[in-house]
Order: sequence, then C-alpha cells, then structure tokens
Amino acid sequence: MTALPARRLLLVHAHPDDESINNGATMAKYAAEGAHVTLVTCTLGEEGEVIPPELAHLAPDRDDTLGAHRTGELADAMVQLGVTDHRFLGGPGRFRDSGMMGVPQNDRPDSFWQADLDLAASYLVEVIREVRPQVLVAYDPDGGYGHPDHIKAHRVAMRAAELAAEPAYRRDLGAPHAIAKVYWNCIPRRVVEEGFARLHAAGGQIPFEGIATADDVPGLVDDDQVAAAIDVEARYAERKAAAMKAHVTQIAVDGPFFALSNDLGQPLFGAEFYRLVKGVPEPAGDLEDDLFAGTGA
Ligand SMILES: CC(=O)N[C@H]1[C@@H](O[C@@H]2[C@H](O)[C@H](O)[C@@H](O)[C@H](O)[C@H]2O)O[C@H](CO)[C@@H](O)[C@@H]1O
Ligand SMILES: [Zn+2]
Repeated sequence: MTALPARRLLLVHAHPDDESINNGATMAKYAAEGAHVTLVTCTLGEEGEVIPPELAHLAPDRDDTLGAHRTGELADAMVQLGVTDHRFLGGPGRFRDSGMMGVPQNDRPDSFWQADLDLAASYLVEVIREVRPQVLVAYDPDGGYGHPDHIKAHRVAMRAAELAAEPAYRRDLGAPHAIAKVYWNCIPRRVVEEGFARLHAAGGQIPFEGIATADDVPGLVDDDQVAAAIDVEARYAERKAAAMKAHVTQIAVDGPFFALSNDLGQPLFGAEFYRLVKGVPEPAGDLEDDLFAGTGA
C-alpha cells in the first residue's frame, strides 16, 4: 500500500449532501493542498425527498431507488471537491437512512438509528486505524439539528475515536491510533444572521418559495464556542457550491443562496467553523485557521 500524505483528515457524515453543506470548502482546501481527506458517509440517504419532478419516481414510497441515485450524486460532489477517499460506513447500504425524528422509518431494524453503537463504531475503527488521521470532524451531540442519523453519526464517530485508541480493542482491525484533534461542526449565530440579512436584502430575486430562519441552520453557537474558522479563498467556496449542486435531488443552489427540498432559502457560507473538543486550543480568543495546527503534521 502506498504511503499516505503527512496530513490526514477524517470527516463523518450521515447522508450524501451533508459533507458538501457542512465542510465542502474545508475538504476542497485540504485536498488541493495535498492532505489526505477521507469521508465516511453512514447511510445512502434512502428516505430523502426529491426536488426535481422528473426524478420523483426515485422516492422511498415509489421505486425506492433514491439511495442508489444519491451515491452517484455523492461521487459527483467528490469530483468537485477533489476528494478521492470516500466510503460508506460498513459498505454501501449497510445502514439505512432513518428519516426525520419521529417517523415510522426510525423503527426499521435496518435503520442507522436502530444500529448497535459498538457494531457501527467498529466499522469506523477499521477506517481510523487504516488512515490514521490527525484530525476528525463530526457533528455535535444534537447532530446539528436533531436528525436521528446525525445524532447517531456523532455517537458513532466519538465512540470509534475512543475505541480506535484503545490498545486492548480488536487488534484485528489494526494497530491502535489516537486521533490528535476532534472538532464538531458549528456556525456562529452572528455569521448566520449576517447571511440572512443578505438574503432578505435580495428579496424578490431569490427563486425559492420562502426564506428559512437562523434557527433552522444546524450547529448555531455563540462566537466564544468557535475554535477554528476555515475562511477559504473564493475558489474553494466555488468548489463547495459546485459540490452542493451535484446533490440534485436534495439541494437547489442559486448564487450565494441555496434551499433544501423544503424550498426555504438560506445563505451558502464559504467560511466553515469548528468547535474543538479534543486537542490543544489556541490562546484565548485566537481563532485557528488550520485544523492541523499543533498536530506536527
Ligand atoms: C441536510 C440533511 O440532513 N438532509 C436529510 C433530511 O432531509 C430533509 C427532510 O427530507 C425534510 O423532511 C425536508 O423538509 C428537508 O428539506 C430535507 O432537507 O432528512 C432526509 C431523510 O432522513 C435525508 O435523506 C436528507 O439527507
Ligand atoms: Zn443529513
């Protein structure tokens, strides 16, 4: 096996589309700089809604082929971001999209929400011990906005980071590896409110049915919770928008704005923000501009 680059970043997401929405610019930046970026997606997004009418037949209550279709959208998004290492947790279709919190699909035995935590984490331990990343990016405990697959993805990522470092745990999955820095996705309320102010100023020019609210944006935090801001050059923000566009069934992009299948416009943020939950923080008040800061990589 060829040696991996010195810098290795692992991101764990619930569905195809989350990676581009939350971390598209960060992934594009580090991939372009030669870091090894590994994305693990926990489901195929089988229970999603479908935006384009001509693709409505893919829906779970029609042909139920949306999951297979979204793997293609995700592959297209990876091309836009320059990311070559993408995996589905446990293999494609191992865990099914659980649907929004409270729907009957949450109770399907094959849903990610019902998955045994340590079993699901064991698949991620194998990836961690192979790739040996210095940095892990995951959701906060609420999954950003309370979606069961996002909550479970957080739990699996944090459990796998713990188990991967445990010398007595499953040496058949590789040599122990302790991830140096763990971040959770977030976004400062101030930045979100500025973005919505721009959206409201655009008013009638936006092509969406309505406008979301700041509280609809996952991972809202106060400024003092933010440890790192990856505020990339325009070219990486452009890659992010292109990757989001690749998720045709889930996201409609219009310039600096986008909407999910609820057709509620929200700002598309080029800068991406992170809370540090493991690692040495910068001196109080200083924002990191590099997720690998302090790792020696
Ligand atoms: C960004 C994200 O996590 N999307 C999920 C989410 O999709 C939302 C869901 O269909 C909701 O009912 C819509 O109103 C909203 O517009 C969608 O973004 O949940 C889906 C089902 O679990 C999932 O497939 C999708 O990736
Ligand atoms: Zn999601």
